[in-house]
Amino acid sequence: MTRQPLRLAILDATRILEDAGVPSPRTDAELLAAHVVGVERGRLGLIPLVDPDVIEKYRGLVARRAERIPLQHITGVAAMGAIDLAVGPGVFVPRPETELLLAWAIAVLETTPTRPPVVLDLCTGSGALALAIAHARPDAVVHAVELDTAALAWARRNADTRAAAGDTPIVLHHGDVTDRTLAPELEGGVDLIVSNPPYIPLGAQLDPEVADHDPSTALFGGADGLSVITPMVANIARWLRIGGALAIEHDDTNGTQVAGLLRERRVFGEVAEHNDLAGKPRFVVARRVATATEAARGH
Ligand SMILES: C[S@@+](CC[C@H](N)C(=O)[O-])C[C@H]1O[C@@H](n2cnc3c(N)ncnc32)[C@H](O)[C@@H]1O
Repeated sequence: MTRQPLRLAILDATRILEDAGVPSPRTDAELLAAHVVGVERGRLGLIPLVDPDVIEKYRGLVARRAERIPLQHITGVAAMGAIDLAVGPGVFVPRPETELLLAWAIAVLETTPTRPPVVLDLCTGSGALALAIAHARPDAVVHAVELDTAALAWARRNADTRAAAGDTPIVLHHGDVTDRTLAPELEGGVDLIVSNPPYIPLGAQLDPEVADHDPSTALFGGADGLSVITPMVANIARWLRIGGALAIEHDDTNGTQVAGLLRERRVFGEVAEHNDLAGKPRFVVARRVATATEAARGH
């Protein structure tokens, strides 16, 4: 049994993935190799030779990636902040685009005076934002809402894994974030709301990894990308404590519209638009402010 050079297998894989149109062939070839060998990507250089059965397994995974199956469905893992989430068919793969929203949310909690701070993640999918926040802030009470039962099952699985690892358990709700009767117990009591809802306008051109593998309920927000965001904003006003903060991720074509939806309601102030790691308009933040009537009542 002759051991074989891993470096050559990675070069072959890069070429195969490039020919298949995978956007980041070298990165994916290395990440799949790291997955098969069981090391961090940066440590691949320490493994010059591997057994033939490892090469065979690696080629199998590369062939699946060449079919444009998402890398994270093959490895079974996606990252958000400091945690890993289990992902696969039936749930949206968390994206790096959401990392700056997460960082903003964790920074907001640093200045939130309420103890314990109450956080709500709307459209939680795998539980990515809720669980990353619960990991960063063990003192927070974190709620998360998801409509789709398949996605909710992934969120439950990830929540159980994180709780077993010692994170504070989160509270999962099965429901529709546009439902005006959802979670009445949270009304006026939430310090921070985060949401990465479905927001792609119908008809947008998508890579096969997205179009064929992310659930369509996770992707599309009607013709304008705002069909979930618009009614969700009314609920956010209901749940947020006065002074509480919110962040909503959106399509890169919709920053002005989402900011406008918030600015047109008297209950929101400090509306600001933020870009993602790629410099594209990606999320809007705001605070729940007291209306004149609420201020007169001493809120
Ligand atoms: C873009 S994915 C984001 C998932 C997760 N927040 C993340 O960043 O990885 C949107 C999620 O919202 C869920 N969803 C869609 N419409 C919803 C609704 N009306 N109420 C609650 N969840 C909804 C989808 O099932 C999907 O899991």
